[in-house]
Amino acid sequence: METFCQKLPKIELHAHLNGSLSKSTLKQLGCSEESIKNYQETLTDIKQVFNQFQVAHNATNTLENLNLATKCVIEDFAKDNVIYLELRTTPRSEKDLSERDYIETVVEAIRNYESSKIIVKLILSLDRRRSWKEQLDTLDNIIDLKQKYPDLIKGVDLSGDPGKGEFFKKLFEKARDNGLKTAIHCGEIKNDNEVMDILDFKPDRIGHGTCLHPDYGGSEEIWQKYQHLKIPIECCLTSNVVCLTSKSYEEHHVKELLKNSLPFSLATDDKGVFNTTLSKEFTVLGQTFSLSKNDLWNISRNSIDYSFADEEEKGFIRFALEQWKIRNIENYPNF
Ligand SMILES: CNc1ncnc2c1ncn2[C@@H]1O[C@H](COP(=O)(O)O)[C@@H](O)[C@H]1O
Ligand SMILES: [Zn+2]
Repeated sequence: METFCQKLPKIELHAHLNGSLSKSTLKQLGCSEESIKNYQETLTDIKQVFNQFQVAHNATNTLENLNLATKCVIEDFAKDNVIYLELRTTPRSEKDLSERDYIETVVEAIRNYESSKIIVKLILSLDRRRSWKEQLDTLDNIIDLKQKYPDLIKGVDLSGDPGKGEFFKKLFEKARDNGLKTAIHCGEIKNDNEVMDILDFKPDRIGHGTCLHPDYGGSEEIWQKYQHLKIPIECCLTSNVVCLTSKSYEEHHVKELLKNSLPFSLATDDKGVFNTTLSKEFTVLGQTFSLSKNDLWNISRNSIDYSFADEEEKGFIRFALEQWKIRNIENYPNF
């Protein structure tokens, strides 16, 4: 199963740049042994996880390091046979780095990575902990730079500590009105009013969607509404289990999505912090819920339908997966 999941061409739709830095990348960026050591070792719950991102942020606070970090993360995903990656990151200003410089540096790093092995798109994040004005200023930068890089800047995310700040619907309506897709962290922790507000907005995708079903901290009303909307969910199994927002893999809410044939993709969220890979996420899902190799291939193939790629790119990725299946059906019994 592990080899199959590693070789399987995969689509990653929920990966935060600074949470995806591997230990070797942090070392290349000049991080101290001490800070690298506790990067993955001291995770107790979602609060502790949010402390870890500062390690990565300290390492990517210059143009050069941000450029190198972006290339290393793309390389990591390409080596894991991810053939389509929507990388997301929160524009931030540093000493000698404006938010616009931040965005353009990540865009240029993606452009310079040009490779036939992987297609990379960019989603830019609004941090929910920031004020309305700060998020609006960031959104205006994103809208402006989307005009300059329409092939790369595809969407806006809402992320940040789900226990702080809020979802400003008007900002995401403005993003949508300006041609940006929306992928919103929703129901990562219990927050029924906000979840209903986000579902009313109908984002293109939902991140986590942990607390939707009544058995997982949601409510009957939310679950009914969600089942009607069928918004694809980016499922981050290891992230949820490490953050304790899911009790275990066996009791992960993805069980309800599988049971009700609801649309979802598998994602790593922060492969560096959670010491995982997309291949591992597929392996865990397959082993935990006794899925066949064909089930896993279908999950990967369907993910491109939920992506922000254009129709031609989607066709290319579907073809690549179909061809891989034809070439490999003999190599794996009961594929
Ligand atoms: C674990 N669950 C999560 N829930 C919500 N937001 C998260 C997250 N994991 C990461 N982020 C968001 O991504 C940022 C780091 O990458 P970038 O600096 O944007 O590249 C974190 O600061 C947080 O805002
Ligand atoms: Zn996330």
